[in-house]
This record gives sequence, C-alpha cells and structure tokens, in this order.
Amino acid sequence: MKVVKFGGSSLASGAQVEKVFHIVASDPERKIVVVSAPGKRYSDDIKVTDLLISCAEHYLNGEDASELVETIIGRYKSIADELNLSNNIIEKITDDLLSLLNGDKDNPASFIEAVKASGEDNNAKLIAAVFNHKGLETHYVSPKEAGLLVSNEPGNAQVLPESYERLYELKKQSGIIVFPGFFGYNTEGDVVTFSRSGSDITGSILANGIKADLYENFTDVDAVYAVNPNIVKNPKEIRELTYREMRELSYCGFSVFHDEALIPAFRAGIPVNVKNTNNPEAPGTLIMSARENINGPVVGIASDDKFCSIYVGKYMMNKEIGFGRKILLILEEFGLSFEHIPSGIDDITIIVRQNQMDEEIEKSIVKRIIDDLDADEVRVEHDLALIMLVGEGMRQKVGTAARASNALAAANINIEMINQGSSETSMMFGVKDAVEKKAVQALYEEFFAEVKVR
Ligand SMILES: Nc1ncnc2c1ncn2[C@@H]1O[C@H](COP(=O)(O)OP(=O)(O)O)[C@@H](O)[C@H]1O
Ligand SMILES: N[C@@H](CC(=O)OP(=O)(O)O)C(=O)O
Repeated sequence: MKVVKFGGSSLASGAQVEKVFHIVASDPERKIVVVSAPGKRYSDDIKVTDLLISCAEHYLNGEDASELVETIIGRYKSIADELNLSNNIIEKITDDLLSLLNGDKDNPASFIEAVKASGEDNNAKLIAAVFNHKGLETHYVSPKEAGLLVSNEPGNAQVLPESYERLYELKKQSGIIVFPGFFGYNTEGDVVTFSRSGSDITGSILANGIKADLYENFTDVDAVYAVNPNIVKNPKEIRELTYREMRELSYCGFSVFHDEALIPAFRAGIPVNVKNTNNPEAPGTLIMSARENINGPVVGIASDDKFCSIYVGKYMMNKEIGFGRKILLILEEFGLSFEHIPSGIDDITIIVRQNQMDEEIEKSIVKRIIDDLDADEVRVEHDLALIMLVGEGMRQKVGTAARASNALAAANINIEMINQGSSETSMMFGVKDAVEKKAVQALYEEFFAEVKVR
C-alpha cells in the first residue's frame, strides 16, 4: 500500500489535476492521496495559501477582502470547470470559506490557522469530487475524523504520538482516500498547521500510520538534484539518498522535500520516492536507510541564508566548567534555538537563524553574556549563508575539505567558518550572504565536474 502526496504545483490547474488522477488510477497500491492547496501555475502566480493568509489578515483588520475571496474561489472554480464538474462543489467551498471568514475572531492566531488550512481542506474535497466524477470510488477524510492530533504550536505543529494508532484505521476504508495536507487538530479540537510546505509532513505521518510500503512525493521536478536548480542550470539528478543525507540537504535549502517530513517515514523504515507529476515514468529519487555509494564523496550541495553568528571569546575558556551551558541557558531564556556551535580553546561561536533576534534582543543577549560570563569579547556577525556539503561517502574519503576550500579560494570567496558534523556526513561552510550563489556554483563545479552555471 502506498501513500501519495501531490504538492501545490501538481494541483494548480485542471490539466494538472487530470495528470494526478491518471497517476492514482494507474496503480491500485496508491490508496491514500495527500493534497496541498492549489499552488503556482507560473512563476509570478500566488499560491492559494498565501492568498488565504492575506485574506484572513484583511478580515482581522476590518478591510475589504472581496477581491481576494473572488480570486481564491476562482482558483477552485477554474479546476472544476476545466474538468466539467457541477457547480455544487464550488458552492460548498464558497459557503465553507465565507463562514470561516465571518466566524469567531476572538483568538486571531486560531482564526488565521483555520483560514490558512482551508486551502488544503477544500482542495481535498474538490479532488475527491473529481475522482468520483471520473468513476473512481474516493472518500474525503478530514484529519479530525482520522484522529491526526498535533501540538498547539500555530505554524509549527508537531504530531502527537497517539495519532499513529488511530491513523492505522484508515486502512479499513474502501476506495481511495483523499486527505488534506498541512494541518491537524490540537486536543481542544482547533486547527493547527505545520510549518510552510508541511503537506509533505502529513504524507509522511500517514505513511507511518498505515505502515505503507512506500511514500511517493509528487512534485514538479524529475528528481532531487545535486544542487538547487535555481542556482545551477541542469544539475545532476540524485537517484538514491539516505534519510540522513536528505534531512541535512532539506534543512539547508533543498525545498523540494520538507526536512521535518523525513522523521515519521524514517521511524517506520518507509522509503520515500520523490517523483514528477509531469513525468511520472521517470524513476525520481529514492530516500531510504542505506544506499550503495557509487558516486563521489559529495552527493549534494545545499545552501541557506539569513544566519548570524554570536562570537564569544574568553581567555582560558576551555578550563571553565559549564561555560557552554551558561551561554546556551541565556539563549534559552530569550527563546532562541541554535543551529551550529563551532568552537576553539578560547572561543565559541553560536550560529542562529537571524529572524529569531531583533536589534533589542541582540543587545540584551550580548549584555547578558558580557555581564554573566565575564567574556573578553562578544561580537555578532549578520548576513551569513551556510553551505552544506553532504554525502555518506565523505566518511571514507580523505581530502574533501581541502578540495572544497581550494575551490572557494579559487573563486576568491572568504570562508567565515567551517564545521564538520560529528556524523561525518556533512561539512558546513559559512560565507557572506552576498557570495552564497557564487560559492555554491564553485563547489558544484569542483565536485560535479563541467557544468554551465546560471
Ligand atoms: N535540490 C533540489 N532538487 C530539486 N528541486 C529543488 C531543489 N532545491 C530546490 N528545489 C525546488 O523545489 C521545487 C519543488 O518544491 P515545491 O515548490 O515545494 O513543490 P510542490 O509544489 O510540489 O510542493 C522545484 O521546482 C525546485 O525549484
Ligand atoms: N499549501 C501549504 C502547504 C504545502 O505543503 O504546500 P506545497 O505542497 O505547495 O509546498 C504551503 O504553501 O505552505
């Protein structure tokens, strides 16, 4: 039995939904279909989720949002019209959206969550109607009815473990199940969404819940590429990846698959196959526990920007028991999570995502570190990009760091910091945001030979 997830790009128009139908109908193992809200039809288009967020904000501010509502409904209607569906389903979607928008706003965060999630919810109803219209027995199942319980963290929900046993019951349902991605319910019965692009997470949770043989994640590219295709033209396709490699790559910018979506599939040992809705015959990329290492040391190069580093220097830091703990405690008090901690004998650098810290918080943290820890120097550096070289093969191969730093030096790029994960499957280079793309291109040329860069 397979769980199949279709992203917003695969459901953006009637023509795309038609492809989705054929993919599902062509394999009886494809039992559970997780859907996102309609996504972009062309590069400047706006995702339905973004339209909904904007619409909810207009309502909260008491502003007129009739044009936005019309555009959102229009997105569903154009799919229904292209596929000759009756207007009944569009009337239901319209009623649902309007009653949400005109409903309770006492808790603005909950209101936004419910409106945001309606993109997936209404699309699941629409897709189920399309499949039935085409003669395939299909049932829309709501996350509430199925028992997909999540923590109460709006925009960052985490699945509650008791969900899995309930979701197993879905196996008993006849026909195809269409299940909306991106959200679950807290124990109070309110909608809570995962982080953005979180329908990938729903698919993985369901795959774990029903103990699927395979989780297929359909998107708009033939495979996971060795580097972001928006940075390097026609990059090499990756055939196989381990869960750990994919997690490192998606955490650091491979937006094709959500990094949090790996954990449920990994825990149940379910392989994930990233495939293309526009070319379903292509094998795609298979993500699993172990793979044969037939390529070089590096399997992929990912990058992400908007990090900053907090440098703390103190003579004899290495002798001071509890120094690291005390710094992390200060960050914890300000609600900051950290990404990496490269250190020396007399200094330690803590890398955090920049959006967690405004100017005021930054000043307070620096002051606390100086006052409480009697540090000699505290410096915050902004606008850093992290570039991650990833590959299980690095463990056996000598000289990867040297090759990478030579390639960066040849491109005249200053390395701000280097960190190698203790698993030895990744190596991180910090550079200035402004040279991120150039650095990725230089590394790609070094490890993946002759390529034309964008
Ligand atoms: N390394 C990569 N390999 C493939 N695609 C990538 C990579 N890094 C970024 N992407 C981008 O991810 C996009 C697919 O993800 P997304 O837009 O979230 O799809 P969906 O709408 O199916 O959820 C691709 O079109 C591509 O631009
Ligand atoms: N629609 C949601 C969830 C999602 O997963 O979408 P997509 O599959 O289009 O990335 C978002 O835009 O965040």
